[in-house]
Amino acid sequence: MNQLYPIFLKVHQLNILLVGGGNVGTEKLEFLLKSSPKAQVTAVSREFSESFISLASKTDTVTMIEDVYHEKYLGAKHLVIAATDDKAVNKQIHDEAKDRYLLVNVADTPTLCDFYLGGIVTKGNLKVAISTNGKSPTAAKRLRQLLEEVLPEELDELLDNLNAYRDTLKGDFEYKVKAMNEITKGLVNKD
Ligand SMILES: C[C@@]1(CC(=O)O)c2cc3[nH]c(cc4nc(cc5[nH]c(cc(n2)[C@H]1CCC(=O)O)[C@@](C)(CC(=O)O)[C@@H]5CCC(=O)O)C(CC(=O)O)=C4CCC(=O)O)c(CCC(=O)O)c3CC(=O)O
Ligand SMILES: NC(=O)C1=CN([C@@H]2O[C@H](COP(=O)(O)OP(=O)(O)OC[C@H]3O[C@@H](n4cnc5c(N)ncnc54)[C@H](O)[C@@H]3O)[C@@H](O)[C@H]2O)C=CC1
Repeated sequence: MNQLYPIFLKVHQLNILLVGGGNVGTEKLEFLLKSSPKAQVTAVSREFSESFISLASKTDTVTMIEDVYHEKYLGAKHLVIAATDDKAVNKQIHDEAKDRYLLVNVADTPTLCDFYLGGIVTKGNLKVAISTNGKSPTAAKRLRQLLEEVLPEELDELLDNLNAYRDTLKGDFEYKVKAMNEITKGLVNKD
């Protein structure tokens, strides 16, 4: 059983440290920005690949620092992602982040992760996150692609309409719960 608890982070108001600007660093940044274009990211790497630089340069919320990792970069950060190709450095980042009670992801070592990055589907206001408990990231990718295709674009319109209806409801909490459940019945009714 997958015991991970998903939360939806407002990464535009959290500071993320990403260490390592190679293939994996680029992939992590790409999915982060795809879902959260204004994610606040400080990227530290001995060197950055061309694709990392071109991706990071597209937004002003990503800062690149060409340097080897140092503990000082953990200052004023909420989340840390270690994506260097040096296992010892990744472990050091993990240990120093844990000393500060920061949440840390070590891309190449699931056992050193406090959280995993998941497959993510966004349709306007709707967001679905997928995890395979680290068993098969590729399966998470395929499921993401499948859901991106089958979830209709109209879902966002539906959410807007439901929100407008919700705002018209006058009455106590119990009344609102009843009304919202009634009007959304058709979403799960198979007949
Ligand atoms: C545990 C986790 C930790 C974390 O990184 O957060 C992790 C770990 C590892 N990934 C590895 C490999 C690959 N990862 C991908 C792709 C993705 N990986 C993602 C998440 C996660 N990857 C977390 C678990 C999520 C879950 O619970 O399911 C996704 C969903 C999200 C994202 O990256 O943002 C994103 C798809 C996004 C999308 O398309 O929607 C591909 C496929 C591809 O790139 O096409 C491959 C190559 C094929 C293969 O190996 O499967 C390796 C082996 C490295 C090696 O061999 O050295 C490890 C390490 C290990 O497992 O030991
Ligand atoms: N979680 C995932 O989705 C995946 C994880 N991996 C693993 O991730 C690791 C990284 O792989 P790649 O990105 O392909 O390697 P890469 O060689 O493309 O990138 C590594 C980056 O780390 C930087 N770096 C190395 N030492 C550093 C230090 N001390 N301080 C700061 N930056 C430093 C390098 O300059 C380089 O930019 C590998 O261990 C690989 O097995 C690989 C594929 C997928």
